[in-house]
Amino acid sequence: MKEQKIVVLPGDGIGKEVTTWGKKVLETFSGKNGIRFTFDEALIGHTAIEATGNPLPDETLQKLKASDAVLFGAVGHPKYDNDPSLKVRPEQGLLKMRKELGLYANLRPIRLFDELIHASSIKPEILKGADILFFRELTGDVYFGEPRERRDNGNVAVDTMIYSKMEVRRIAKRAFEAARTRSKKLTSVDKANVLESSRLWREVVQEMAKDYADVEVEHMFIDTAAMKLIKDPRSFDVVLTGNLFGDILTDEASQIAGSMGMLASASLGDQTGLYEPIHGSAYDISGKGVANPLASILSVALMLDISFGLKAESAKVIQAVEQTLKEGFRTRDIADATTATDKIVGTDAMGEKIIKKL
Ligand SMILES: NC(=O)c1ccc[n+]([C@@H]2O[C@H](COP(=O)([O-])OP(=O)(O)OC[C@H]3O[C@@H](n4cnc5c(N)ncnc54)[C@H](O)[C@@H]3O)[C@@H](O)[C@H]2O)c1
Ligand SMILES: CC(C)[C@H](C(=O)O)[C@@H](O)C(=O)O
Ligand SMILES: [Mg+2]
Repeated sequence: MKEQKIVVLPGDGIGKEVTTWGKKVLETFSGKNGIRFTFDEALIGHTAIEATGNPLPDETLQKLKASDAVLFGAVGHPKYDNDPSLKVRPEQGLLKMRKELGLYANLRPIRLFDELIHASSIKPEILKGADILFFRELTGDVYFGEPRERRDNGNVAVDTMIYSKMEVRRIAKRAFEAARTRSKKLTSVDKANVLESSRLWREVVQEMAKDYADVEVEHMFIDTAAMKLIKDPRSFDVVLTGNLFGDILTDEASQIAGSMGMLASASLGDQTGLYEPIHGSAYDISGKGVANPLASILSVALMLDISFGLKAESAKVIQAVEQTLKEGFRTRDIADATTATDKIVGTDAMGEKIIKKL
């Protein structure tokens, strides 16, 4: 039996509540198909700052580097959101983790379950059949560019938007390869009409397109993409974009799937894979038992498939989600106000419905 080490990082707020269910899903598959999962938990974010003063303690980093996969919840706390002057911040833990583990490719599938077509604020006839796979670059861009500093006695602030050809090439390669297995259409999103780093981005994608003659490549400006995503979501299939644009566009795209609570992601590089919902710590609902655990559960479906090659098990998780939604069970965020048949459940009841079907 092959042992696979999973590090679980619940983090802050609803991160803890939803990760419990992601982990339980993994446990149901442990010991089957020749793979046994072992679990280790570690600190990150506000919780880690409170315990150690560091948002990503060395002990956590060492465990992550030795892991086969990571199940992450979320970080963030209103204390820091409300006080921009604080120097040590939960999000630094997440960013450092992505950088240290070399997780440059963030895959964010936008899967609209038919049952949730009315949960979205977009008209059903615009939405039906929407299915998008985002490739968000995750370790470059203005998130990491230097210099980043205050100048002029703190009166001026600088961040640096920067990309190298190598960084664009490696994420673009993954997106092109994925496009080949899907509808052979790739939309690369940038702001090349203004930004030098975007012109480099476009240049690299154009060069690479010659090697992928079977893939139709479209270049789109970020502002247009933000508009078209809502106007005509079905016109997108694989979307390739940078760190900042990808962050914003995928929160927008979560509304195609009905809720932030539905969006899973995989962050990949050359070492371990990290799986997490795209949402944050959501302190507005934390501790109330109402958070949607499906993004964490669907992140585990990605883990089973991508990190462990357990395709049938991954499909089983997705089917369990689909079936539970068909039965009418909804957490608050995906409930349809116009339908009396929705059965509103909390985090744990939703999690249990899924586990029973595995
Ligand atoms: N990957 C991460 O760890 C991550 C991602 C985004 C934001 N954050 C952090 O989280 C904190 C809160 O940020 P925010 O409020 O802007 O974004 P958020 O994603 O935490 O919440 C946005 C909205 O979506 C709702 N929501 C999110 N996840 C949900 C779920 N599973 N079920 C039901 N509803 C859900 C929330 O209630 C809220 O109304 C901030 O400190 C931010 O920095 C962390
Ligand atoms: C919390 C924050 C640093 C993070 C990001 O901007 O990447 C989050 O919004 C995400 O989408 O994972
Ligand atoms: Mg985000």
